Amino acid sequence: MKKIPVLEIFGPTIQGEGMVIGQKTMFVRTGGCDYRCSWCDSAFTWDGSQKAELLTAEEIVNRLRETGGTSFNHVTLSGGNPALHQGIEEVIAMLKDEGVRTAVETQGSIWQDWMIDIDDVTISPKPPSSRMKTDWEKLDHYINHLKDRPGKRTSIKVVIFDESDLRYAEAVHSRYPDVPMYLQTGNPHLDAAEGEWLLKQLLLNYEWLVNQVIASDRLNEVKVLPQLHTLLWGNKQGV
Ligand SMILES: C[S@@+](CC[C@H](N)C(=O)[O-])C[C@H]1O[C@@H](n2cnc3c(N)ncnc32)[C@H](O)[C@@H]1O
Ligand SMILES: Nc1nc2[nH]cc(C(=O)O)c2c(=O)[nH]1
Ligand code: SF4
Ligand SMILES: [Mg+2]
Repeated sequence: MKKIPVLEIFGPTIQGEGMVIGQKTMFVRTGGCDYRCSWCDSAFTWDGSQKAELLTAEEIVNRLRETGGTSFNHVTLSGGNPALHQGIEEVIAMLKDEGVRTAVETQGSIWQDWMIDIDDVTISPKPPSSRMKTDWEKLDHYINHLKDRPGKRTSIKVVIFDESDLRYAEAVHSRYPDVPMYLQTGNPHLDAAEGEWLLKQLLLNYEWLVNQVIASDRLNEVKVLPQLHTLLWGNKQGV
């Protein structure tokens, strides 16, 4: 069995973002990313500050059961970019055998055939504030492969920090009008302690984003969300 670098396994918690928001889920966070977003809230997956553990699919599933017992039916793969790794198809198949649904969070830069088997795929292309560049042809290919999967869901989620990010989101939405689109509050306060100050800032940012979407005639079908887990637990890791 192939080994997959795993940074952390945690849950059950709630999915705090996007299309699956509020869903009770476990998380498997893989190590390594092909991007370096300026505001990455999970930079510990790629900046060398934390070490990944190499685990087989069987070890990952065992660890999920040790951590979550029987209190989950849904597992979210995130990172880093989980799409850097082969061998994840074995994790998906083993979970499917146990009746557990799967989700993935990826930026849509690297294709893996196992994407097709994931129940809830969230593709999160990166706006200008991240300082990353979108390869539109690659993204077209990605989204075309995932669009029509009976019984499975695909969505796009763009994190918004400023007005140029909003213009980027409008362009993404116009390019893929049939794919459900979520806009998410950016959290610029990655070093802030949990508490009323952070909560207030995040809600103000959310209110700003809602008002921007209300004002845009190019964003009439999007859903606007905060990061629920940051509202509840601030910048804490593993929740
Ligand atoms: C940490 S990433 C891991 C998965 C994948 N690399 C990606 O970016 O989609 C998970 C999600 O968190 C979002 N995210 C990262 N940093 C954030 C921040 N500071 N504020 C809000 N969302 C953030 C990303 O845009 C992505 O949608
Ligand atoms: N509760 C919770 N929801 C999340 N949604 C996306 C996350 C991520 O870091 O990928 C995340 C996370 O780390 N925790
Ligand atoms: S693509 Fe995702 S994990 Fe990678 S740097 Fe950007 S936000 Fe972080
Ligand atoms: Mg996160």
